[in-house]
Amino acid sequence: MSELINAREERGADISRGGPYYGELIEQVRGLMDRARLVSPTDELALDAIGILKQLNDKLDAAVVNEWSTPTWTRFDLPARGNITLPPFMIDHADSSGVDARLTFRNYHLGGNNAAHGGQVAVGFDDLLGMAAAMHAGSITRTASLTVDYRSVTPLNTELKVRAWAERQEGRKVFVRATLHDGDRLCAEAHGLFIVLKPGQA
Ligand SMILES: CCCCCCCC/C=C\CCCCCCCC(=O)SCCNC(=O)CCNC(=O)[C@H](O)C(C)(C)COP(=O)(O)OP(=O)(O)OC[C@H]1O[C@@H](n2cnc3c(N)ncnc32)[C@H](O)[C@@H]1OP(=O)(O)O
Repeated sequence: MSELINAREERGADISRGGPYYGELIEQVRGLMDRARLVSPTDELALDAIGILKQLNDKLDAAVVNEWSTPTWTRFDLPARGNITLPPFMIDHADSSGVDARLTFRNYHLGGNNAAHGGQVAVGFDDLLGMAAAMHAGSITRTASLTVDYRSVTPLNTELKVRAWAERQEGRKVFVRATLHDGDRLCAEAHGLFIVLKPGQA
């Protein structure tokens, strides 16, 4: 974890970006997303919520910045760097040998029957494989190929373990693998190819 923060800080990353309340703000947004996934509102409640959310969105508009200035690139102290598009995870260990994380899918990530949506599982793998590839290569990478094998149902609201690591690197090609476990049970595994970007490559 500290190696990850050091690697980012060397590149100007700042874990105070967004301020001390940013993590709680994102947690409240996640709580909203969880409720929105399951809510069946009365007309009155829907109208009330729409009014409050419109007002809030107008307020937040004033603080919107470009993607490179957002805290979600730098806040390695927060679940999934505070990135609400990712299932929340905490990194326990990250270095060139791999990444260990604890990840929880929430109601927002529901596919059906109390299980995580397969696409959400892939989102989690993509980010953590990308991190493993970057830590291995010492450079930011981009997903060229990602394959997920769903081995058993992935539960919601349960802390799961992810392990992601680079198997080998050939030039700019980083071959990565990952597993997702609920206790001893393998929920899913993934393998992928991540490409180190060339200098200046968009
Ligand atoms: C100190 C360091 C820092 C450490 C700190 C780390 C902290 C990390 C923090 C936070 C982690 C965040 C992690 C986020 C992760 C998310 C990543 C995404 O979701 S990325 C979005 C989705 N992906 C795209 O949109 C790609 C779209 N595709 C492309 O842009 C290009 O196709 C690209 C870049 C992948 C490759 O294009 P080309 O032009 O650069 O290279 P070409 O020559 O085509 O390919 C290179 C080699 O790869 C093979 N290749 C390419 N694609 C392949 C494929 N699909 N299957 C098999 N081989 C493929 C080719 O055949 C070639 O191989 P041959 O060199 O000839 O051996």
